Amino acid sequence: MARLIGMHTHDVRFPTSRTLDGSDAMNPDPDYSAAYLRLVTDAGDGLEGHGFVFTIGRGNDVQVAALRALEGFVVGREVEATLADLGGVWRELVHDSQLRWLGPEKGVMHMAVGAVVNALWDLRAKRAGQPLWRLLASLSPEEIVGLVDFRYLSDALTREEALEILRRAEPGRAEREGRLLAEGYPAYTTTPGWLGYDDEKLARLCREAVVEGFSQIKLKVGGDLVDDTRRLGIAREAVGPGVRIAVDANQRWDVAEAIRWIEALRPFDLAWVEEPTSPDDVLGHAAIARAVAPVPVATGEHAANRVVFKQFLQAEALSVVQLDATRVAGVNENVAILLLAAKFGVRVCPHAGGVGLCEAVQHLAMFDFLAVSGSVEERMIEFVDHLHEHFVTPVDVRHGRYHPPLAPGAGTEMHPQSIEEYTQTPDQCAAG
Ligand SMILES: C[C@H](O)[C@@H](O)[C@@H](O)[C@H](O)C(=O)O
Repeated sequence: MARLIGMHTHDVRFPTSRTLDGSDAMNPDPDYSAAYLRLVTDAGDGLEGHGFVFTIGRGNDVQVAALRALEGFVVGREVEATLADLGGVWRELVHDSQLRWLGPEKGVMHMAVGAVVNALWDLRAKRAGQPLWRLLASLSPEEIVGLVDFRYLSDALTREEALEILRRAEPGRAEREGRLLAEGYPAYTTTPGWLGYDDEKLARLCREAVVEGFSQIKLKVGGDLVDDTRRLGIAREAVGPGVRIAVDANQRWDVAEAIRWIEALRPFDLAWVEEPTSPDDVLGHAAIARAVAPVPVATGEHAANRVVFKQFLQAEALSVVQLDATRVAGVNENVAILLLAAKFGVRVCPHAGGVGLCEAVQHLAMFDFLAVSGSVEERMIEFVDHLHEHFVTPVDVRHGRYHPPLAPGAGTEMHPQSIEEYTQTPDQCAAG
């Protein structure tokens, strides 16, 4: 009977100078980092489960400490039984009567649980010899709802309604898988849009995005309105009228300011405005959404859990759900969020600007297409072109589309050399 015998954590940081990224209005020096974990078993098959939380710089210390606090939950467990009941394991971790005091269901502890849950899914998918998207899509509707905790959701989504959504998507799954394999899943790119880039680089990267086949780009805004207006003008001219341009304020504004700023940028035909204000402010987003309609409001990369998504949907405060692979409590909670979005008929365009987020989140979007919404209409996964080389299964983005990974696992595994080279020692961390 194989057991989980080790949970190893690593403080992995890529200095800004090593990325191709620039800054956004709230994160001028993004030292992209990962609080990373490896689950080791004594099964003798050499397979490990890998998971991580995307953080920035100093924040990684805190996140790594939270991961370490979960070691006792994992080590010693029987592998088969644990992986066969990931719904039960999720509930046990999320509702732990002592750790939930640090949330509940939000912040570093919740994200640490997410990393453990994702690592367990990575291990389960590797043992099944399947990429995660296909493993999830092969589960029956009953097995899928068994992964979801409907506590606090049932006023908006019941287990029966979720089953109905999943059953409705059953016919045509095989045909959709064929399409996914042949055509890939649509992507948009944030690569041109960072605030740190000069006008010449912005224009060049916009033109390159069009050549590479993207039909939507995203620009960071919110630093200075004069700059934003000039940069949007440059971008619009470079991409032409046929390519959509979304803007992302990374939580920069208060509600009234957001409305004024978006009004000023409206002539550029915005595909959406993202994170206009605090990610916790459901009613503020609803006010912004009403005022700037028909410009869609997008958010979710900092939404703490499924309950927050439920409220955003109930309040009609967003029209694009931007779930993130490592913000909430892992695959299970993201399945709940996909089901909520399907219930409310709102499109999902996952967030992926960070380390390894593209690699991880594509599995959820592809699963959604096969087994939940059954649609890629107006849906896109974010793409940012950096740090993919550190992952064992880097994303395959061509002609503006993600081509599905076929390697077993959840896409979360970093190369051992990258872990070793970029893991910080406590001395390096203290030196800053
Ligand atoms: C610091 C990060 O790159 C963020 O700017 C990024 O996640 C961003 O919000 C995005 O939407 O990609």
